[in-house]
Formats: sequence, structure tokens, C-alpha cells
Amino acid sequence: MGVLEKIAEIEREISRTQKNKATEYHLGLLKAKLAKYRQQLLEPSGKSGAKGEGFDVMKSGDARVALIGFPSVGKSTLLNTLTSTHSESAGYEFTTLTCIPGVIEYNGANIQLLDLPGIIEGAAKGKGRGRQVIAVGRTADLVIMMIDATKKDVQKELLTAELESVGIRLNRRRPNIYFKQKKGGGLSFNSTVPLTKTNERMIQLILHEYKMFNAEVVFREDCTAEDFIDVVVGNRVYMPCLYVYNKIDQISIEEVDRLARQPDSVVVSCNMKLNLDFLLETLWNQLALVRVYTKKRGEPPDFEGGLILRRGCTVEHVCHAIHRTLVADFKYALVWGQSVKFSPQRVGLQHLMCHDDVIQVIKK
Ligand SMILES: Nc1nc2c(ncn2[C@@H]2O[C@H](COP(=O)(O)OP(=O)(O)OP(=O)(O)O)[C@@H](O)[C@H]2O)c(=O)[nH]1
Ligand SMILES: [K+]
Ligand SMILES: [Mg+2]
Repeated sequence: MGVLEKIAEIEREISRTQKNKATEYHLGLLKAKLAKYRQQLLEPSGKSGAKGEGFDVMKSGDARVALIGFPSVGKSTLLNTLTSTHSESAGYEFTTLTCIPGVIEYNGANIQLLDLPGIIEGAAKGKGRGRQVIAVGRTADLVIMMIDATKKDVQKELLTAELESVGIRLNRRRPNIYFKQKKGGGLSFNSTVPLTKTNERMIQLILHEYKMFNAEVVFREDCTAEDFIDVVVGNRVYMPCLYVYNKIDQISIEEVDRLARQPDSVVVSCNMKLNLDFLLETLWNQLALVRVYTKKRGEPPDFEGGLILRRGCTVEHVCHAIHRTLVADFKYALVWGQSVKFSPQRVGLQHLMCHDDVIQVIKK
């Protein structure tokens, strides 16, 4: 039996099995099995491996954003409106067949936007170009899930399930579970919080499914069995996702209002160029980008050449971005802007920078 059939069989069994106390362990085990087979599917091997023809686009710029969505939701139209690249857009499905990169210039940053073929249910199992598309999705810093606002909202659940099934976790943090395989000693299981969603026996069963008998496990939050499987399997990617509802020119204002209130969602019309400014602003925030200006003594700040860094960056990160040996010569820095009480203020290497701060580095 092929891996795909095995997966299908387990999925059938899971859907057949009623969820209750008595079936809890059985279901947990099935999920562990499922994760194992899906993992096999992801590993590139001969014929089942995803061929990346036309999909290997060089990473460039300050961040990478992948456009994921059903066919004809307007992905290419968005690329055409936000970047100077042209990607064919048309009223029929699967107009785009490869990965087309464009660049969004915003706040001095170059954000790589990847237009991709539409994906459909079953994409993760190899339908259409789904596997290649999802493989590109894994390399992104953020996914824009584009949804046709005139169609049913299930698009979102279906696509999320496709991405989940290949280990992409959207808008979620890595589970706070310590896990280490040992050479002997059996399972040492501890938790620092009360566990309401799983227990030691379940964890042991899951580990046995992976032929792991000696391990140290510490739950530092109230996680589920699925979360634990994610930790055991590893190589999950946790990434931010922005849900972009397109074609709002076709729906009622009440519906627009309802969609706009969903979490992590932006409503737009690519054709009518509606709300694209807000989309870019939200994208910037979700990517957690920060722009910092440098300044030389006695000169105005270099407003042309801002440095693009990540939120949470320190003076040390800024120094590295300027020159790799600067930290060694660092005496102190003067900072103007939101990160300081007084402008300028003298700060050290560990000082946290804010967006649009100005910095002058004083060397020893
Ligand atoms: N009404 C309306 N139509 C739009 C909007 N944006 C795109 N479209 C139309 O939707 C159709 C599909 O657009 P594409 O950009 O080709 O969609 P896609 O998601 O790239 O499609 P595939 O590459 O086939 O997956 C085209 O006819 C566009 O003109 C919009 O904001 N409003
Ligand atoms: K299309
Ligand atoms: Mg397209």
C-alpha cells in the first residue's frame, strides 16, 4: 500500500471514530501515525518527491511573502498592482503555472512578493502543483492567504488544513515543550502547569509509535497531543499569515465590515485599488520590520539609506548591519526617536531600537 493510501485510510478511520474519553488514546495514536506518513510524503524521494521546476526563485530583499490561494482569487492581480513585475491574470483557473517574484518597495524596504499557482483541496498530497507551491510557502517569512470575498469562507479552513498537513503552522507559536531523546532510563515526564488536554500515558503511546522509549519531556504549557507530535516530528514552520479578502467591490458593505473584523484579516479590491495602503501597513507590521536611520557626527541623518531590521533589534544588531567590526570599536551610541526618553540619549549595545529611530555610533 502506498503512503497516500495509508494516509487516506487513517483519515477515514479518524473521521469514523467518535471523539470521547474511551477513544482518546486510539485517536492520539492515529494522529501520530498520520503525522509520520505525511512526513514521509514530504521527504524528496524519486517519483514522489516534489519537482521544483520554475519554483526555485532566489531569496532577495528584506523579507519574503508568498501568495497562497485558490485559483482565480486575484493573486496575480495583486502582484501586478503592488510591484513593477507583470504576471498574467485572467478569468480562468490556473492562469499562473510557476512562481513569479516581484518586489514591493515600502518604508525603504524591499519585500519579495511571490505570485504562485492556485492550489486546491488535496494540494498537499500532490494535486495540481500543490506540493511545489507549499514548498515555496515554507521558505517565506509570511504567507498571504488570498480569499475570494464573493465565495464561501470555507476556503480559509481548507487552505489552512492543506498547509497544516505539511507542517506549516499559521499564526501560532512553537509549543513550549522541552523534549530530548536519551540513551536510557525510559520516559521522564514532567509538567510545570496542570495538563487538561493530554497526559503521560498519551505521550508515552505517541513516543512508542516513533520507536522512542527513552526521553525527557517537560510540558511548560497546557499543550495538546498534536502539539507534542509537532515537537517530536520537528521541522515544523511557524509563520505569520495575513488573510486578504479580495474582490470586495462585489459584496455588500455589511459583508465587507464583517470580514474586516476577522482576526489578521484585511479586505481589498485589487481591481479597484481599494484599501491597498492598509494592506501594506499591516504587512509591514506582521513582518515585524523596523527601519533605522544612521547619522554621522555634525551631519543630518541619512534619510535615503535607512537600515531594515526586525522588531526587537538592539543597537548591537544595528552595528552589525553597518559593519561587522563596528561592535569591537563601539563606545556608545546616541539615539533620537521613540525608543528613548530624551533625544538624543546615550545608550549601550543592548538598547532596543524602535521604527524610524536615528542612531549615531561613537567609536572608542
Ligand atoms: N471584481 C474583481 N475581480 C478581480 C479583482 N481582482 C482580480 N479580479 C479578477 O479575478 C480574475 C482572476 O485574477 P487572477 O489575478 O488571474 O487570479 P489568480 O489568483 O492569480 O489566478 P490563478 O493564477 O489562475 O490561480 C481576473 O479576471 C481578475 O480581473 C477584484 O478586486 N475585483
Ligand atoms: K486566474
Ligand atoms: Mg495567477
